[in-house]
Amino acid sequence: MDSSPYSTTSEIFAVGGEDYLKEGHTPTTLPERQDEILKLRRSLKPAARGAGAENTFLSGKAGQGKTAAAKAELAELEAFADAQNLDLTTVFFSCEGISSSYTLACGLCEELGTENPNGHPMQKVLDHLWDAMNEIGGTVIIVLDEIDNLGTDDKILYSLPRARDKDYVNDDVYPSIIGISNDLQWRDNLDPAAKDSLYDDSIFFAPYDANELRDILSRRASKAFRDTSLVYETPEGEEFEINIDLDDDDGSLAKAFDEINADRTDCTLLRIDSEVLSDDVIPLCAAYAAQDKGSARQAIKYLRKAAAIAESEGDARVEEKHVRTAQGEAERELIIEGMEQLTTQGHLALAAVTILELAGHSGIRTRDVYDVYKSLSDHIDADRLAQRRMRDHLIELDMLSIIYARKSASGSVGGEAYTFELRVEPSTAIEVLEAVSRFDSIDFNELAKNWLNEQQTLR
Ligand SMILES: Nc1ncnc2c1ncn2[C@@H]1O[C@H](COP(=O)(O)OP(=O)(O)OP(=O)(O)O)[C@@H](O)[C@H]1O
Repeated sequence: MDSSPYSTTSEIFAVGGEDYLKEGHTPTTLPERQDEILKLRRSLKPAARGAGAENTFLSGKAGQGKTAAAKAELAELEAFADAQNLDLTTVFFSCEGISSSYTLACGLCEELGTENPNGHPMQKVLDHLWDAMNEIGGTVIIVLDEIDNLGTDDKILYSLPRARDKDYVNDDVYPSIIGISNDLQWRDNLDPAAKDSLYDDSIFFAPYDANELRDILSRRASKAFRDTSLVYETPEGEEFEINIDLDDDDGSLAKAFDEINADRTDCTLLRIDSEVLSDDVIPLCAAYAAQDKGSARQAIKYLRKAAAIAESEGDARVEEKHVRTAQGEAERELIIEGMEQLTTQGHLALAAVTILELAGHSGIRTRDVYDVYKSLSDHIDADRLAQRRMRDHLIELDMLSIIYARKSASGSVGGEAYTFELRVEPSTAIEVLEAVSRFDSIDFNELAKNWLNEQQTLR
């Protein structure tokens, strides 16, 4: 068994620590979001008094802790409701893949513990939903994560918050919605009536800066890694160290503060001391993520990947070089994801550039891409766009960081001239394109060879 590449132990990760760097882990406190959480608390307070919470909209880009903040604060409210015997129900519902009020209403019925009324007319489905709420009674807070998936089909967003006023539900039922969205424009495009009824309060989550990301990563790292502790300072200037032992507790920092009788909100995180992370690892992960989108998810991903790379290379410490490799890999994954989501025309433009690169062509111009694009679009029987419109797709590929589009110095009459270059290896682009069913019959190497032969014949 000694020769196995697998091991039951790790020199880097604490036992059970890796979970703290995974998406599934929900933090109980988010000090960087104290202001946003206080605003949310204000919206939820009426629920603690047995009435309805305010309808609230949480917005901000991906990875800003909107979902985590909502979960943490609702858990707090639920604990209070339990202790006070309040009639309160919270439902957390992800709208991923849900593009209509109808599907959402069906999903909510199921979530509220009744049968899914799928197949019935919309009115019947809504009646089902009101019945389900009447059955439950009391305050019902429905959190709709990724609410923008609904697009403009906002019927339910109009009806649900008004269900009480309109007597759809009994007098003892107080429904409200907390909507969460990454799409800052979505709300503006809603019907004004739905917009008005949905949002009493709106809370914006601005991107994290490098210091905030460093603190978030440090807290996660103190649980995820071996021999890693946090050093805090009290308002009186006294330093103290916190060691989380996952064998002994649930990884919550609150317990550690309780034990030394300190109020966490008064203390400042000074640094992290670690035997397995070199000093620059966390600042570098934080800086990379802050430069890009300021996303905590992205920062955590860099740290997780860097540690996994160090581990797989047999290193006992995570170093700057591992973070750099992790960042490169993560960026490549993002590019691949962007490629997969392109339209057919985007795929055609990408395929044309790929074939030219495969043939060793450098300084690829729009005209060259268009020649290959034309034969490819005929080959897969797709609409053939005019050269200018195809160029727009190339520029979009540049905006998605899939290719580089450089304005060429030569310029041209009647518009700007560009040269194009892939940002990934041609083999990576081919792998993505070959998985697109319309491109099944395309042999990229063969086409590249043909193109090369043609050029040689023309010379
Ligand atoms: N202040 C924070 N402290 C600790 N972890 C955080 C913090 N903010 C975000 N995270 C973590 O970052 C990841 C992304 O956060 P979250 O899912 O809440 O983002 P979001 O704003 O809802 O974005 P999305 O809409 O893309 O899900 C999660 O793993 C979350 O636990």
